[in-house]
Amino acid sequence: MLNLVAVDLGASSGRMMVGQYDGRALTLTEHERFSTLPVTSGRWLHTNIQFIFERMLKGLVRSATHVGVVSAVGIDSWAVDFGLIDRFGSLIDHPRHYRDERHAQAMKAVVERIGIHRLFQETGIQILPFNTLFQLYGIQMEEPNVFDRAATLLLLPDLLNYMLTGEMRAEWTNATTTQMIRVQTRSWMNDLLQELGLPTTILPTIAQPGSVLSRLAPMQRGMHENLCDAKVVHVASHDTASAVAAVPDHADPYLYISSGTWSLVGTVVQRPITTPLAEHYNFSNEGGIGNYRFLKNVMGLWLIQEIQREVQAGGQVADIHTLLQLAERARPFPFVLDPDDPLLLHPASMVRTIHEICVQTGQRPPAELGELVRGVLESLAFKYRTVLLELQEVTGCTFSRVHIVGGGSQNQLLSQFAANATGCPVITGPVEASALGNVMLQLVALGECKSVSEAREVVLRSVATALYVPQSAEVWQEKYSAFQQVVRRQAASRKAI
Ligand SMILES: C[C@H](O)[C@H](O)[C@@H](O)C(=O)CO
Repeated sequence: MLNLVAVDLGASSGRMMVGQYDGRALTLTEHERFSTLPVTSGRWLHTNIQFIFERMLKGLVRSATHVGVVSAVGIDSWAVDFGLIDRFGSLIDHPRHYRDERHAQAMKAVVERIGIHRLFQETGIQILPFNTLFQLYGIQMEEPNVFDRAATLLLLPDLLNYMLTGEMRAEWTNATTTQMIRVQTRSWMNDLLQELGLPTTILPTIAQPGSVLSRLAPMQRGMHENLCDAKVVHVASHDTASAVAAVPDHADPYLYISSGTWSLVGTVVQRPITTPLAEHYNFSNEGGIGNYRFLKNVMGLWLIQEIQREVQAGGQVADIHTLLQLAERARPFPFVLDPDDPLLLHPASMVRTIHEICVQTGQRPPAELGELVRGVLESLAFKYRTVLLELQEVTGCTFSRVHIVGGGSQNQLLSQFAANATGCPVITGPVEASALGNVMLQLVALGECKSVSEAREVVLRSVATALYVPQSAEVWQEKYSAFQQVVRRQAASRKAI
């Protein structure tokens, strides 16, 4: 039995899972879970990387104690965020968090200098305020002397790999999300960075997923005898890349939704698409494993998580099961909204902001909690339909099925709404897609599987899926027009600000 540890850091929680491979199939067991939510101290919203690292070490020891000899470890996480390392090898500051609202000012400044058209053509990446390029420019605008000390930039999984091994690399799938890789040459875009006055010497060598980085550093090896020979592997370190690798399907074209705090909605393509239509719809060509994930970021279950947090803080019972029951019983289509309204990225109060958006767009705000949750879930499903239609227009493909993977695939109400809104059968599962994709690439790196397709066969043998068939197509079609109108109204009022 081969024991492979997947460290999977989602935007709300981190999990450590051990994949046990018997030569045919995989079983996955959770050994550690902890919060990865941002914290505020001083000026910036940031990630508590030291806390994550300590929990990771604890999880490694616990895994080694329970399962025996660990053969490999792989780390995946959300994208774009990074730490800067000085020339002595120390982390300079807390890694800033992508939800900090100040990244938007830096994006505006870069867009004014370079232009959206050129940025998209050069990188093929969706223009989003928190992309690494804009975060770096924000540092340049506010505290440029940080760059006098910075020797290396490491995205979060690369940073944790460094803390585990002492080795510094930039893993490919995550590196593409920085908006600093030229889509045509697949290398760092040094000239554009120089044009913006940003340092290029801080960019590490790019490593491909499915390769071995190193053994654990002596200190980590010494934590448990079962960790002595563990190799740290470059998995597809962007969690979305890992999740998409584990979609249990072979034949293109299908639509996937990697559903969690975010919903990443897209399809797999062999070559990047940077046509005027792809630019117009603001799609992303994120680097995959021998392919590209042509997708769009949709706000995701963050909206529900925030409602839940707020309601619980007010002393009400709001476990996810109760919320979904209330939503199921609530009046259908109480309101609709564009889940990607920038006001929803990190509002002081999610409940109040949704109420305000309803008023702004001429709708009655939700009367009770069930309506609030139902309206959000229906709006997410409508957004999936919008992205599906845009994707079909850009790629010329017709999608006959939708795969929902990740934690959000457990949300049965959302899965049914997604089937109703898209008019496609929805196949859900695996829930732990990122961790499975992570383990898949460990199998490839260790030579246990010859290719990613062979590793996907292992996943197909190991996971269960569920099917949702579209219902009430006419009602959903009719309500979709109302959704589109509200989206236009929201966009117009944001422009007016
Ligand atoms: C900012 C998000 O982390 C990112 O865009 C998304 O791709 C992700 O990684 C969600 O886990």
